[in-house]
Amino acid sequence: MELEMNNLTKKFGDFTAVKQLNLSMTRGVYGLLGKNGAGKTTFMRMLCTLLTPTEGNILCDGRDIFKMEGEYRKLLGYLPQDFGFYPEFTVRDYLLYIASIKGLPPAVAKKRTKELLAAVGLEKYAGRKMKKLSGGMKRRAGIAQAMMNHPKILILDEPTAGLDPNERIRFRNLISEFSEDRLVLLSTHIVSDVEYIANDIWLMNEGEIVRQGTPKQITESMKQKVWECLVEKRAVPLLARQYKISNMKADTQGVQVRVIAGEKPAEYAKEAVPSLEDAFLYYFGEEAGDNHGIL
Ligand SMILES: Nc1ncnc2c1ncn2[C@@H]1O[C@H](COP(=O)(O)OP(=O)(O)OP(=O)(O)O)[C@@H](O)[C@H]1O
Repeated sequence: MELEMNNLTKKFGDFTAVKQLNLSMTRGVYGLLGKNGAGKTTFMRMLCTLLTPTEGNILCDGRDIFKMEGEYRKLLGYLPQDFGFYPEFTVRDYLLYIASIKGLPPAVAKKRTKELLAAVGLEKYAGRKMKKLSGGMKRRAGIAQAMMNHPKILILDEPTAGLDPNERIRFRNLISEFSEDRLVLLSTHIVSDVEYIANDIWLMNEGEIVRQGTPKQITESMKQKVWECLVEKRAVPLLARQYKISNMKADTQGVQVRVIAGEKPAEYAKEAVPSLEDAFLYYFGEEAGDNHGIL
């Protein structure tokens, strides 16, 4: 299975939210990372045929997805950012209802619902009404409904919003297992969500993919851009005016500062091993000199 995007563009009036994307996806996990407003949701909604592109196309094994209609939707599972749920339904009934919409026979629906409740850790809450779930639990019910029909293409818009650290780990394991022979695209602004499970990471900014690669390739592209140095506390504001600061830690001898810079920021600075978090800051962080640049 291959999804291919050619010159994919979406405009809202004069504003271009997604700009001429040329990408392809096969199997595995693709992590779409970007700040608020980067164009992630717009891009994903086009992939789910909920928005029509202004220009360009999306092909599934060579066929235009907008012409495949029901056939494409059978392949697809989608968790929207704000998914509509049925407040008076119990979690179990909600999932059974989704199963019926997706055409699963009742016995299969029952079995699949049970499996999914266990997979997302909602077994204990199966009888609880959707409106009584916490934000993270609703998200987990949303992930379960998206996986109901064993979709070949799974698109998850910010699946980890509201999940606690244990749930994030559970989610990562679930997706890793699920993606073995499928295609999963997930958007997030949390680097650690994709650092370990994504085969390919796409960094999106202002409607464009500004960098694409495996986590290793992306961190390797940060060589000689991440530095650490110990400075006196009073030297920190000057450093922050000149460079992006990714981390600071005060100790008795001063402040240990992690700096993102294309040049050695100080004579005594040492090159540090770059992380994906550093890359995120390099591409999306506030400019040096902006107060928000000091994390
Ligand atoms: N229907 C619309 N009409 C006009 N502008 C829109 C519309 N939908 C999205 N936009 C604009 O397109 C840009 C991209 O929005 P989008 O929701 O795709 O970003 P995002 O990366 O998903 O952001 P977030 O992480 O906040 O969800 C934003 O500037 C947004 O205001």
